[in-house]
Amino acid sequence: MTGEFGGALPAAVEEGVGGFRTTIENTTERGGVNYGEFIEEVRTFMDRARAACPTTELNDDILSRLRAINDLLKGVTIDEWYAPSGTRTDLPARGNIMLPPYTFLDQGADGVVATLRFRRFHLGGNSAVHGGYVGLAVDEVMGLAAGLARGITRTAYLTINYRSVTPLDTDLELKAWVDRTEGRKTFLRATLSDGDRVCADAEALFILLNPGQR
Ligand SMILES: CCCCCCCCCCCC(=O)SCCNC(=O)CCNC(=O)[C@H](O)C(C)(C)COP(=O)(O)OP(=O)(O)OC[C@H]1O[C@@H](n2cnc3c(N)ncnc32)[C@H](O)[C@@H]1OP(=O)(O)O
Repeated sequence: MTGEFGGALPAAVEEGVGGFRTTIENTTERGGVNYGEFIEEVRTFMDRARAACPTTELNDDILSRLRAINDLLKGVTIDEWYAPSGTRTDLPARGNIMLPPYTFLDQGADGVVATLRFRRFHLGGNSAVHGGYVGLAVDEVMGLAAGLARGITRTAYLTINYRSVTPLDTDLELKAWVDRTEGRKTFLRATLSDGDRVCADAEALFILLNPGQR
C-alpha cells in the first residue's frame, strides 16, 4: 500500500488475522474523555465547510490554522485497529466522522434499531441527503446487525431502493434485521424511515469471514 496511512494493513496481515479482524478491541477511553466532543467539532467543521463561502482572507486564515492542526494530528497517527475513530463504541457512530451520528435504540442477534441524523455535510442536492451517504449508513448498520448475529462479515451485495427523499437535520429510524442464513451467508433487510414515511429500504448479503481472511 502507498500513502501516509498505508502501513496499517500489512502489519495486520503479518499477524495472520487478516485485514478485517475477527475480534476488534472496542474502546471507550482512547482519545480521552473529551474525544467525543472533538469528533463532534470535526463534524460541525465539515458541515460549515460545506455551507460556507469564505472571503479570500478568511479562507487563507483558516487554511493556515488547519495546516497547523493537521501537523498536530500527524504526530499522533496510529493504525486503524487502535485509532479511537471507529472503535469508540460509547460514541455515536463509533466516533467515525464520515457516518451520520447514530445511536442504537435496540440491538440483538435478530436485528438492530438505530436513530440517526444526516446533516449539511451529507447534502446531495435540493435539501436531500446524498444517496451514497444513505448507502453508507445502511451498510454500516446492516453490517453491525450481521456482526451481532454471526461475527465479522463483509458485504457481498447491497441493494437500496430510494422510496422518498431523505431529509437533512431530521431524526430518522434505521432498522436492520436478519432475514435468513445459509452457511456463511446472512441475508438481511433494512428500512430507513422519517416517522411513518419510508425513505429507503434495502436487502443485502453479508459473508462471514473465514479465520485469517482479509
Ligand atoms: C467496533 C467495531 C465494529 C466493526 C463493525 C463494522 C461494521 C461496518 C460494516 C461494513 C461492511 C462493509 O462495508 S465490508 C466492505 C465492502 N465489501 C467488500 O469489500 C467485500 C469484497 N468481496 C469479498 O471480499 C468477497 O467477495 C467476499 C468476502 C464477500 C466473499 O468471498 P469468499 O469469502 O471467497 O466467499 P465465496 O466463496 O466467494 O462466497 C461465499 C458464498 O456467498 C456467495 N456469494 C458471494 N458473493 C455473492 C454475491 N455478490 N451475490 C450472491 N452470492 C454471493 C457465493 O456464491 C458462495 O455461495 P455458496 O457457493 O456457498 O452457496
